[in-house]
Amino acid sequence: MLEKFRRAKQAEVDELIRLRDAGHRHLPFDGPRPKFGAALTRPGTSGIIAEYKRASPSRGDINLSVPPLQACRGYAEAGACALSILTESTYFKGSLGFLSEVAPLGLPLLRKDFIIHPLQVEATMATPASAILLIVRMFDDLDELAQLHALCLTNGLEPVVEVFDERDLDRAKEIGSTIIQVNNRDLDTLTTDLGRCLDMVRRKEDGEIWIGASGISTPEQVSTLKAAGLDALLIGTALMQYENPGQGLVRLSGGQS
Ligand SMILES: O=C(O)c1ccccc1NCC(=O)[C@H](O)[C@H](O)COP(=O)(O)O
Repeated sequence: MLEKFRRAKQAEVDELIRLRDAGHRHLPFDGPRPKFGAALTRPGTSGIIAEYKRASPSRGDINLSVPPLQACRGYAEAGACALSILTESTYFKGSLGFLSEVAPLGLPLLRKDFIIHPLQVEATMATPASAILLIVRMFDDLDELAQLHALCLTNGLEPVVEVFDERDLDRAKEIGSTIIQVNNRDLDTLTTDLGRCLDMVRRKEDGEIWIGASGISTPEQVSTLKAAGLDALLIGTALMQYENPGQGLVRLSGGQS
């Protein structure tokens, strides 16, 4: 699956290279970038990162009718501590422009995409994103991942490093990741197993912020995962299935907002 994503991204990277070679430069966004990691661990936070996700490889179209600002305003009102915005277009029907659309809400934004090249980091710097997803498995060469991770930090973008198994986690720790996201999805079958993040969170160390992602759909799961030590939970499909995704978040938070 990741190989398909990599191929889809190569066209975008080729275009970014073409633009760079033609002298185009992305101007960095000069507005506020609220701290992402700090928002996940602030006392009293819901610890829920609500995702704007229109479609996915596992579900096809999820919700194409609710625009980003409307959905994310609902999330903000329902107490989301941060927003995850899928910007990948081919498989998730996302867009980089969604980040600017929802920035006025003032919540920290995670750019969720398949990042493989420094020019994609530069392009992200031109948006209001506070954080960017780096998926360990997208890199055969750990040095490449380490360099992108360092580039993000140098530019004030918080890298969220995503792992699927213990080997990914070893590599994430080797490059000094401090925000670690465990994805519960099996990339071959696209099924989810919350046991993944429950098992792996035992390796959480001081100074690390851990996020559990994928397949979370009930208030009971939210409670169990938080009790196990996950600082935050990233939830997309279970919220986006609602006509009003903010309403989905109210239900998932047990009616509290
Ligand atoms: O969502 C998918 O089908 C998917 C398939 C293959 C790779 C990644 C995929 N999703 C990206 C994500 O990480 C999820 O959007 C995120 O964790 C939220 O998951 P969910 O709450 O299950 O929508």
